[in-house]
Amino acid sequence: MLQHCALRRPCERMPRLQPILRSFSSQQLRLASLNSLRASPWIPSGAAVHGLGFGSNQHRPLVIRARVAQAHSSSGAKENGAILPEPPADAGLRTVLPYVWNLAAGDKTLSWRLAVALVLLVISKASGLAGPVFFKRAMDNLSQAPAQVFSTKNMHSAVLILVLAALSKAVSAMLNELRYLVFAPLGQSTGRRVGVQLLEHILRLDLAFHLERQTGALTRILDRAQRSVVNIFRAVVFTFVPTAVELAFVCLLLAQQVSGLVAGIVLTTFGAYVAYTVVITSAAAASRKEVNKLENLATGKAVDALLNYETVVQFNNQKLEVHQYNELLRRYQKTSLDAERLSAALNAGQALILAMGVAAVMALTGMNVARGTMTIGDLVLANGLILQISGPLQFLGYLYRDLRQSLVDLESLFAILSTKPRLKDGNFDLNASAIGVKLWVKHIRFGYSPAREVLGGVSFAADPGQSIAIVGTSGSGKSTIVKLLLRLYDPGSGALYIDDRDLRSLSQTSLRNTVAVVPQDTVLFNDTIYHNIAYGRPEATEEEVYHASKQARLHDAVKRMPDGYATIVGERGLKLSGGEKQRVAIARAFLKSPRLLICDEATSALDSGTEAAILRSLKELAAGRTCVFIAHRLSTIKHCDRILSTETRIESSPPCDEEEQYESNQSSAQWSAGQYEDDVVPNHEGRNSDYETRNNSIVPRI
Ligand SMILES: Nc1ncnc2c1ncn2[C@@H]1O[C@H](COP(=O)(O)OP(=O)(O)OP(=O)(O)O)[C@@H](O)[C@H]1O
Repeated sequence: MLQHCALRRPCERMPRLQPILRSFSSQQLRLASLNSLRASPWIPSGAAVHGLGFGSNQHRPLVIRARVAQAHSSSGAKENGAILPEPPADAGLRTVLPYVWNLAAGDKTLSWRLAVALVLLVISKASGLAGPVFFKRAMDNLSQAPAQVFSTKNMHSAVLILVLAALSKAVSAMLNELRYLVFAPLGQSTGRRVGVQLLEHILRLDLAFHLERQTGALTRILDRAQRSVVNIFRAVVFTFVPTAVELAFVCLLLAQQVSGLVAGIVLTTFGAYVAYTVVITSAAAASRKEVNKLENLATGKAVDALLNYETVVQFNNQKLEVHQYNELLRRYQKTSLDAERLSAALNAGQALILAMGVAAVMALTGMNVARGTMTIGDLVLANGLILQISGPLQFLGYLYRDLRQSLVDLESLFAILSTKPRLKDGNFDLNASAIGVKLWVKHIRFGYSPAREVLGGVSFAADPGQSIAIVGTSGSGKSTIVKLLLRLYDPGSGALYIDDRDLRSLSQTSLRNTVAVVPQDTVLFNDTIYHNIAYGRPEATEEEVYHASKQARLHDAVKRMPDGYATIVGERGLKLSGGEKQRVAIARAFLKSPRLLICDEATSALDSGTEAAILRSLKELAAGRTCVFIAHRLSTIKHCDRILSTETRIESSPPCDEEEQYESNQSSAQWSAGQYEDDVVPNHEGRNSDYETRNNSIVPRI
């Protein structure tokens, strides 16, 4: 397939780059010959060069264009290892339970804790049920004929039974607490595990995912997910199953000791209670989803305003932010109230059903006592058992509602967990001990969306130890090249190679160990300066951290701070100056000692004095390593071996013709003649505020 491959010489239109071009010209302009181009690493291996042309006009810098038959490459990649239990497709109880169980199974204490907790549960329920049985005995003793009542033996036995009834209640309550103590670590560790694994998963997801998410909303999901998992575990293991077991015991006892009809009433009451709870709670689930959505939006808004505090204050937009937050809270409040109304209806209905059940049982046993077919003890037993079961029943209603909410909350968790990284990880590890890398970028085309191509066929190469400058107007795709080099995205076509390995075949860990970036805007952790520097290599010794700080010319500035290296840098490093932040980034890079160093306008925030100092640091850092410098300033790139421009894109370039070659030669000639004074890269239209092109020359704008 014949395609254009653009190799750009950017300097022709950059006035102050002229002296640099002179220094580069002997090496760089050699590329302008077809033969050297064929031999150039910029041309894909196996690709045939069919033609060559130069181009430059008002809108483009010099472009050396070759028609090549492009070579395609493929890469082997492996999936990121799954570290989470596979998230279920939906958040139903049947699918969620095995998931929660798998999460809990990671805790080695699961089996014994669960066994002990279940034994305690059975004993506590049994002793709880023993209370009403003891009361029945005591009542039956005490309700006998007066002469017998006052016999000392009877009295002693009745008192003993009453004491046992009270004790059984106390024992039941204590065992309950003990059971929670035994279980609590298990619930907490399951919640922690889901939190840790979710965060780990989120941090593995692509940049594209993070650009679409709001931090505030993510933190809410993270928080709810942990709570929900614990709730589900507790609800199922310690409420639903035990309550069902207890209910069965109660019904058996009632049928055996009181009457089958009473047991039937209790069962019917339970059935009505559960059915009503399920229906109302299902209706509440939809509003719960809406409540969650609005809560995420409101939290996201607040976090966004706080993160952008300075901008908010500078534009005096506090009221605007508060107003927007208030509007979201208002909607949240309204939807919450709808949910609360349903909740109140649920509570009231549950209480009514229980009361009707208790009244029916009491009325029936009361009539039977009056008729003499039942004893007072039977009535006390029936009452006691119903009270015994109504407590867990009420709790069960509450927990079921909580469970439904937890399931709704887990939907967001599962949606995130089922989001797979779009970039498949490779499995090849680069040699970590070499110093520089061989870099080879072959005709990459890329756009963040199909609607717009940002890079239209960029190629360049660097041998180990060489440096490349990438220049171009704002928005022309310089930082995008960095993102591709870090494999935050894959190119639409073409490929990037490090040490002759396609980036897609490399393990991301190895790639990111190989590369260090000194970014345009350094964002720091809200921790000490020491922590922020050591972040470049957390296992570094103190001496190494201080040494890196000295190499980055940061040490003296830190020493002058009252708290020195213990200085807290504030949210995103706001308490440090732009230059100090960039020096922290450079110190990190020194510490990391990368094979490939990328500086994305690393000195853009600095005055010329500080810039000179930092450039010296960068030069030392760059020694022996392969470097990519993105810069607007001449000072940053004048030491580079090659210069690449992203300024125009291939698809917008007309075919090479003689006129363009003439223009390019003119530009080169003017460049060599020392006419350009500024070091500002012209913008997309081929001009900057101070210069324009007239008669094939760049001249000061009038
Ligand atoms: N995540 C993204 N999604 C969509 N478009 C993006 C994204 N990131 C960057 N862009 C767009 O891609 C284009 C190139 O951006 P890039 O950051 O690479 O430019 P740049 O040359 O580094 O600019 P500058 O010199 O201003 O930093 C810009 O028009 C930008 O709006």
